[in-house]
Amino acid sequence: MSELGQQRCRACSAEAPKLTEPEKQQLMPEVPDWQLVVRDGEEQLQRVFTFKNFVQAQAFTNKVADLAEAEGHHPAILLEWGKATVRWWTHKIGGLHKNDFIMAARTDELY
Ligand SMILES: C[C@H](O)[C@H](O)[C@H]1CNC2=NC(N)=NC(=O)C2=N1
Repeated sequence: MSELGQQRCRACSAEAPKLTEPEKQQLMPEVPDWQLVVRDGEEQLQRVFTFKNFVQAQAFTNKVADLAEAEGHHPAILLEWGKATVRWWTHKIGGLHKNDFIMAARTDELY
C-alpha cells in the first residue's frame, strides 16, 4: 500500500493553491497507472480500469462512489461494458490538489 493510499482527504477551500509542477512530478510515481489529462481547461488525473463484463465494472464504480462520498471528494466516472474510467480533480480550484492524488491511490486499492 502506497503512503498516499493511507491518507485521507483534507478539506480544502476555493483559495487552496493548485499543485505546482515539481509537486505533481514528485507525486506521480505514487500513482504510476494514472495519467495527467486536461479536460475543459482543468488538469485532472485519469485511469481506465478494465473488467471481464459490465457487472464487475459497475461493482467497482459503486465502491469508488462510496469512497468518494465517505471522503467528501468526488470523481467523474464513465461506466462502460468492461471498463470504468475515473478522473480526479478538485472542482473548487479548477485543478489538482494533493487530495486528488490521495483519492487516486485509494481508488487503486479498490481494484
Ligand atoms: C459542498 C461540497 O462539499 C463540495 O462541493 C465538494 C464536493 N466534492 C468535491 N469533489 C471534488 N472533486 N472537488 C470539489 O471541489 C468538491 N467539493
